[in-house]
Amino acid sequence: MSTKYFPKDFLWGAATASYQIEGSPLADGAGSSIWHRFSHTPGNILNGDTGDVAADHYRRYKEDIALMKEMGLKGYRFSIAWPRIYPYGKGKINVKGMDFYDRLVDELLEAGITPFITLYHWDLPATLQDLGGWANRDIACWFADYADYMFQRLGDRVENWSTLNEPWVVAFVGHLFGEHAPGMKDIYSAFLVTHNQLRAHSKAVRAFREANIANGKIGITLSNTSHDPATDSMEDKIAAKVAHEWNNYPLFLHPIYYGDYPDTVKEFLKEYLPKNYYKDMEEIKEEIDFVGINYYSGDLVKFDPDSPLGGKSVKRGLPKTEMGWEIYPEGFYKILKGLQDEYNPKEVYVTENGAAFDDKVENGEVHDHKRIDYLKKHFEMAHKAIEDGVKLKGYFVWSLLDNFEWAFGYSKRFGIVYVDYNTQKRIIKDSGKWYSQIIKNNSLDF
Ligand SMILES: CO[C@H](O)c1c[n+]2c([nH]1)[C@H](O)[C@@H](O)[C@H](O)[C@H]2CO
Repeated sequence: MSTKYFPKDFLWGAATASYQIEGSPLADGAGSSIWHRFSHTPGNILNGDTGDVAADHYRRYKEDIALMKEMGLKGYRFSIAWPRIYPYGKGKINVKGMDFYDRLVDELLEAGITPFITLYHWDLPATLQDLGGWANRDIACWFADYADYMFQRLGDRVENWSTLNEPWVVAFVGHLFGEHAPGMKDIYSAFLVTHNQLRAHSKAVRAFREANIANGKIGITLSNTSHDPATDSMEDKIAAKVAHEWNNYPLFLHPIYYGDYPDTVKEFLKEYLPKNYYKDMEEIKEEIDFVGINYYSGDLVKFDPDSPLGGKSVKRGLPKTEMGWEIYPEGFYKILKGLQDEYNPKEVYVTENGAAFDDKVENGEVHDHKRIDYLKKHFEMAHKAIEDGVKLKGYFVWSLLDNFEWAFGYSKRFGIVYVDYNTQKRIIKDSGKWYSQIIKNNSLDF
């Protein structure tokens, strides 16, 4: 057993998202979002759950920040609900909605916790969806205007900003698979949404530079699944590369760093890319300060001539979480190392990593040993990545609180803090207590 230390000032934190924890979606003048609309449409969410109450964070944020302080968190990643600021997506500002985030940031700073803001974590103002949403080219201006307003209002106290959370999920789960808001099933829309999110991201980055925030850093948060070839065959290797470049960070970082989509995307999926997309690539190519990596699991990819991508996902037969995702810590290392090797970002943050397990309260405690084991194995891989040159500066566990898990409603628990949805009582799980020690020691024994 040896003790491995993380870098000094490593930012250990926890992550959440507005629609998943806040509740009170229409309070104090807030506008409706596509997720309020989607969750209130029968059949979309397991058990008919909605974000109407969630973890009631909109009202209990001081209690939750006290819990963060008790656990010794150094940072807190949270998202702004765009419809609380601009009820109609643009134009009129909702002062009371802005006041909530003002108070939230002040409370975090008072508690000595570094705020890490995500501008968009999927709750698009519903009125913008009525104008086409992310499929409307004008959204680049709407988003940049919203972002600029937030920079002006919170930039004096918040240094760390991420524009978009998981634009791949927004584009493909929301516009091709139809399982997330707005529930569309059109591959051309999915690629148009991919492209417009990139345009919106880079326009917001330019607004950020104009805002001249002292010590400010801006980046983007990307979803990733480690895709390995099922065999050493050339067919499987190609299929895994295509899956990686479409499903993971390259789809967005290739345009941002190199001003073009990845070669395999252009080779296999060019027909779906927006007409004349290349005219926008110079505008999309815009330097960022960090890349946010979300990682949960990995799979094997096998050549499949019937699949549009030429491959299909295959399981390894590893233990799974409650989401059915195989536990593959080695994939965490591969994603982090591959990112650094392929794009050499100035800084990297793990903006989400965690697991859902069947957590139960026993005598007022939650003994979530499987989550501790999951986190420990992923921390070991993160430490190895740092040793091998990855410029990893921080880690945010998903999630601080049990919360609304999108189409699964409240059936899946990811928190290091248990939420009793009947009483809104919070219980720090064993994983939360264990994590506190990791943060306090800034080290891991393995
Ligand atoms: C493959 O998992 C995705 O990267 C992913 C997993 N997760 C996410 N993205 C989202 O960013 C969160 O809002 C989810 O609550 C969280 C847990 O499902």
